[in-house]
Amino acid sequence: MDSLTQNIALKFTRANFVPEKITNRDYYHRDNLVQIKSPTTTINHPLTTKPTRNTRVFSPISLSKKAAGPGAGEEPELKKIRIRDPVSSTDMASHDPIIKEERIAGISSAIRIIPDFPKPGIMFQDITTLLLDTKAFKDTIDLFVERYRDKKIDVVAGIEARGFIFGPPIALAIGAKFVPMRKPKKLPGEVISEEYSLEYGTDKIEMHVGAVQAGERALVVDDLIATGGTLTAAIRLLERVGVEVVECACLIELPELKGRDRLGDKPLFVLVSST
Ligand SMILES: O=P(O)(O)OC[C@H]1O[C@H](OP(=O)(O)OP(=O)(O)O)[C@H](O)[C@@H]1O
Ligand SMILES: Nc1ncnc2[nH]cnc12
Repeated sequence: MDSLTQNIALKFTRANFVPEKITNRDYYHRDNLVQIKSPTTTINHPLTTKPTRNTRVFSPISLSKKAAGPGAGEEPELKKIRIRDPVSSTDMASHDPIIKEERIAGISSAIRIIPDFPKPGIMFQDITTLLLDTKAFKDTIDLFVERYRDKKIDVVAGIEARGFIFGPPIALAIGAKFVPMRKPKKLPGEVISEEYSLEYGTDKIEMHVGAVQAGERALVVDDLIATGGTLTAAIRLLERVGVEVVECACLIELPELKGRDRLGDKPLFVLVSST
């Protein structure tokens, strides 16, 4: 590190680290730190930081070779690497349980409950108010993305209708394809379908043939789990064609309806439990 860089090196804490405000940045690994250089500052951050697409990295091995060799003391040559996700303040927040709790509290309070809709006795969980709250909506997507971005998910399967709101941004952020699971007679191509039981009668969901391949890893996304009938049908549909359903993710669970039990061993991740 040259003396100018050394002079402006900055010690920092998570609280005062605001990655978005650093421009023209270079990142590289030095021992157990990532060093972020801008024209005016250099920040050393623990390696938990995610580098960006423009990150240039050298390994501690090439560093120590350089230190012992003829070019010792000089800045090593930086090489470009391919990085999936940009650094954001969310990456910092994702490791902080208090910030996580605060985000979940904000999400929970942004969901409106409408009694007796669509029929008497139902406490309807209305997520449209959450969509009006840009922070709560973004926090919702971020929390799912934080959980799934390193889980090698190939497919996000979203259930009509409200799974179509949350599924696509998650899929885009984790680099997975999005597959809609629709109500009957909505999809134009050849479909496979799965029937499931409701409180009274039955319903069906459908998926396009060829949308998924055997061996792919899927995440099933919906806004809410009540009796678990819809998610169970979605899992069956995917498993019938050889897809591995890694987990189901919902914004809201109504635990009194015991939908989780109906999923058996299949993991279910929810942000908010509503009684
Ligand atoms: O766990 P379950 O008992 O199966 O219920 C959960 C499902 O019910 C709701 O959808 P709904 O069937 O009301 O359809 P919509 O999203 O098209 O309104 C909800 O969005 C889930 O998809
Ligand atoms: N209480 C509820 N609120 C919103 N969607 C639902 N789907 C099933 N039960 C629901």
